[in-house]
Amino acid sequence: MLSVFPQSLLVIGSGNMGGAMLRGWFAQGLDPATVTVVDPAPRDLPAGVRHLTEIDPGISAPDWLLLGIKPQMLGDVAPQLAGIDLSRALVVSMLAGVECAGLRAALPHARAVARIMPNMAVSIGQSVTALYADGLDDDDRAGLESLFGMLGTAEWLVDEAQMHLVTALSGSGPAYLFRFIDALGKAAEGLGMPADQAARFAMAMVRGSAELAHRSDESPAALAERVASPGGTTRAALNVFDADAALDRLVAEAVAAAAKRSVELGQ
Ligand SMILES: NC(=O)C1=CN([C@@H]2O[C@H](COP(=O)(O)OP(=O)(O)OC[C@H]3O[C@@H](n4cnc5c(N)ncnc54)[C@H](OP(=O)(O)O)[C@@H]3O)[C@@H](O)[C@H]2O)C=CC1
Ligand SMILES: O=C(O)[C@@H]1CCC=N1
Repeated sequence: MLSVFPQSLLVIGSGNMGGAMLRGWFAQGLDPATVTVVDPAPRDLPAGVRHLTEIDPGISAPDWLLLGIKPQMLGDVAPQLAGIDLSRALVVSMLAGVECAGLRAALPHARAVARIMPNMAVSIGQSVTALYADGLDDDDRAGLESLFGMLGTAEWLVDEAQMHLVTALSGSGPAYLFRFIDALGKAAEGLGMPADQAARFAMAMVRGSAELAHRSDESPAALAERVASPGGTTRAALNVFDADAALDRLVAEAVAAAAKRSVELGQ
């Protein structure tokens, strides 16, 4: 069977996100012998992966270069990559905020560049990953779709500026939901429920509700109305969310702050 994986993959930065992505691909059959990881202290690399703690000029020309460092590190790392043959390489960057033009300027010897914005659910194959590139050939586009389709769903953006918004929505989004689950548990605990039981109920409720919303033909807003019996408990709570559009305003402010930070990280 023809492999959809690149024949040689160089990963620079295998932390929370790069590491989760690699684990997902290894589980789907990526051959460790085709992978070189540069990271001071990566976790859970399978046997057979070539591991380097820093960029070595002896690294051979990769087909894919996956950038998994923090955006703030690009200025340090790019000059170290100047001696690596990237004439065959598609550079795939997960760096928040850094545009294709910035990647091309930092790595002018790379064959092509593309951007992705995944989220932490890559580790269970349920990320939604945004893809963006300009002027990429069909083979590269198909390769990106295949590899990120394996980790959940993958969808192209047509306007690079939308990457900031996707980052603020689905890239950072898992953290918003984790905090909401935490706040729910704490609220019930504050009202007298045992902490561990409150946390368990909050988690189970969110899991079931997310799956229900996913499977439903109705919008999340419509489903909320179905939970709220007239004059009942849910309405009492939703009235708190809705007073002065408090929840909508808070979430809009948070998402705008994340998008603004994404713009800043690219500068
Ligand atoms: N976390 C997330 O949910 C998401 C992250 N991203 C993007 O992924 C990227 C990484 O984020 P995240 O995984 O959270 O961050 P991490 O800090 O967990 O990962 C970055 C990794 O790069 C390593 N590193 C630092 N310097 C170098 C270097 N010179 N050469 C090689 N490796 C190096 C770090 O090692 P050390 O810790 O020892 O410094 C670390 O293991 C960012 O650009 C972010 O925008 C995108 C979407 C979601
Ligand atoms: O917080 C960050 O900057 C990265 C990008 C999206 C999620 N984590």
